[in-house]
Amino acid sequence: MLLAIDCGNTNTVFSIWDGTRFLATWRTSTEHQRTADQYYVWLSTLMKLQKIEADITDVIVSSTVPRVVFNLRVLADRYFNTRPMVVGKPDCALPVAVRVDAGTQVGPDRLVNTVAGFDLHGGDLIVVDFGTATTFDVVAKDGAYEGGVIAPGVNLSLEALHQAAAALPHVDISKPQRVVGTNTVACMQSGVFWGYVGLVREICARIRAERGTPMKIIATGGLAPLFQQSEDLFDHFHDDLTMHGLTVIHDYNMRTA
Ligand SMILES: Nc1ncnc2c1ncn2[C@@H]1O[C@H](COP(=O)(O)OP(=O)(O)O)[C@@H](O)[C@H]1O
Ligand SMILES: CC(C)(COP(=O)(O)O)[C@@H](O)C(=O)NCCC(=O)O
Ligand SMILES: [K+]
Repeated sequence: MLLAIDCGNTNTVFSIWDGTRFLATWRTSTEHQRTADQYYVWLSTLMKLQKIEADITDVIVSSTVPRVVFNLRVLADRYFNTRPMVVGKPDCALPVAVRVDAGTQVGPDRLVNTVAGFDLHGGDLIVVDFGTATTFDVVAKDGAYEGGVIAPGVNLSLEALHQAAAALPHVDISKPQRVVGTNTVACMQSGVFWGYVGLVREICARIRAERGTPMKIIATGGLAPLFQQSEDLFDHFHDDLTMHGLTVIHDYNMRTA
């Protein structure tokens, strides 16, 4: 079975894939100090608790934080006796082309999202991922990654207000009832929520205009459903888009090896 690991700047997600479905998915905070032994204690405890009897033979990793990859490699080697595939490394092939400026290190999560979006919906897509940063990935007709947009994440924007202004509290995002806030928290939520609705609409409209072609908008990330609620921003939402992409890339490498 395959252990797929998606490490973002905030959270790291582990999923076990049996070839047809995910048996379980667990989430931990991303900390580069965490050792292979710590990962294994955490993972094996959860597997026992949920009575998951998985014989893990393969590991694939996508990490936006380069420093955590070392310990994840040790985890794969020491506890699963396998060399992990690491997205973005030369020995991990991608089923799609990457057409960006020479020397650009595209975030592996964006490449994985591109592969997943193309597998599920074909080409001409904009994939929006609401992570630490909000990324827009442009997927060409043939599935190639052709660049995109990076914007500050929703929680990062709220946190930046709190950090920089003495009188602004820590606030969680939610959809405000009204645009005009009558207290500080409501004002901040309004700025970020409606500002974000505008950001997503404007960026997608401009991408479509720049490329002169209709493009489907695919969304992923924990905060996407909040924006989808009443605003018609996306054509499709997939909770596990990145995980799906990791299974496709793993499969591709097994078949072409
Ligand atoms: N379902 C959710 N509801 C509210 N906040 C969420 C949810 N899922 C993730 N978040 C928050 O969204 C931000 C991005 O999280 P995540 O998508 O895990 O980022 P990354 O992939 O960059 O690690 C974090 O601040 C996280 O706490
Ligand atoms: C843009 C990102 C920080 C998003 O990371 P995330 O929010 O998933 O943690 C990551 O994809 C990254 O570090 N990219 C490198 C630069 C690039 O993609 O062009
Ligand atoms: K992500």
